[in-house]
Amino acid sequence: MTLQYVPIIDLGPYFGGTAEGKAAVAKAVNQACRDIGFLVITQHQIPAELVERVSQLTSQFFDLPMEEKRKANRPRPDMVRGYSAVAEESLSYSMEEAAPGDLKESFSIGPHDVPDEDYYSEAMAGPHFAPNVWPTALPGFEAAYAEYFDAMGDLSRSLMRIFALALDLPEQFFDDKIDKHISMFRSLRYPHLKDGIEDGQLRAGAHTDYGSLTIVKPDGALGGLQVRNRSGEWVDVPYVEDGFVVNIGDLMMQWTNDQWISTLHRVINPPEDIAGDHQRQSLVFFHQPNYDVMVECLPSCLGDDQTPRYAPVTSGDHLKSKFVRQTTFGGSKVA
Ligand SMILES: O=C(O)CCC(=O)C(=O)O
Ligand SMILES: [Fe+2]
Repeated sequence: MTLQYVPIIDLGPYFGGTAEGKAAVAKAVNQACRDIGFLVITQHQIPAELVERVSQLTSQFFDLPMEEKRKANRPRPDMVRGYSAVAEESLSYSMEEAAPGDLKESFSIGPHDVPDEDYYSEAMAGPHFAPNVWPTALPGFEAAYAEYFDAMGDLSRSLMRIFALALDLPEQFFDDKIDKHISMFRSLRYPHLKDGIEDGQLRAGAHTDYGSLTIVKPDGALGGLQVRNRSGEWVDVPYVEDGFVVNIGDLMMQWTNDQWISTLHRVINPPEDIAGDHQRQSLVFFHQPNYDVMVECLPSCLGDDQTPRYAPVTSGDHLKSKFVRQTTFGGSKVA
C-alpha cells in the first residue's frame, strides 16, 4: 500500500547500532522515499539546546530593523549568502512558471572555515564556497549558525548512510561523495500577513528542492508545510515538537532513477481571520554533495530494462542548471 501521509520515523534503532535496528529503519525510510518523498524523524541526536539557541538568535535577527538586516545583505545574485527581504524570491520560478514573490524573508550561509586549498577556489568550485556574510549586531550568532551547519552536516551523513542501506548499497557508499559538501543552511521568517497579498501568493510557492536531501525544523505555527501525495492531494506535514522534517531533492530522485521521489511542497498562508497575528519561522538545511561528484543512476535502481533515465551529471553542474533556469525567469530566485 502506498503511503498517502508523511510518516514519523524513530531513528533510535539506527543509532543503537544493531544490524536489525539499522535494517528496520532503512526499510521504513525506503518506503517513505518511494511513496511520498518526505518523513519526520525523531531521536536524531541533535541537541535540543542547539536548536533552541539557533531559533532564538534567528528570531532576534529577523526582529532587527531593516537597515541592520540589510548590512548582511545578499552580496550577488549568484551567491546565496546573507539576507533577502520579503518577496525578493519565488520558489515557483524554479518550476518554470512565473509566480508572485514568496511571503518570507531569509538568511543563508554556506560552508564555513573553508580550507585554503585549490579545490575550494578553482573555477569548478564556482560560488559554492563563497564567504559567508554575518550580522554584526548579535553576539553568538555566527558561532551558533556554524555549529548548526556542522550538526546538520553530520545528521545528513547519517541519513545518507540510512539511504545507502535502503538502496542495498554498502552503508558508507555516499561518505566520500559528501565529505566536502556544498550545502546551504537557510533560516526563514514568514511574517504576519497584511493586506495587499496577490492572488496565488503563498508563504512559499509549490516547488521541489534541488539537492540530495533537506532537513527542516519548523515551528508549530499555523499556516505550515504541505506536500502533494501520489494521489495529487495536498496533505499537511505533521508537526512533531522535537522532530525534523526530511525530504529528498531532485538530485536524489535522479540518482535513484526516479525510484524515490522529490515531492512538490509548499508553505500555505494561515487562515485569513488570524493571519495578521501569525508569523512562522523555520530552519532549513539543503544538503548537496561535493561539487565534483558524478551522479549516475545507481545500478540497483535501473529496473528490468537496465535503462537509466538520466545522463550522468556532477553535483555542481546539477545545482548550476537550476540557477540558470531561474535566471531565465529574471532574477535571483533560489530554493
Ligand atoms: O519553511 C518550510 O517549512 C519549508 C520551506 C521550503 O520548502 C524551502 O525553503 O525549500
Ligand atoms: Fe522546499
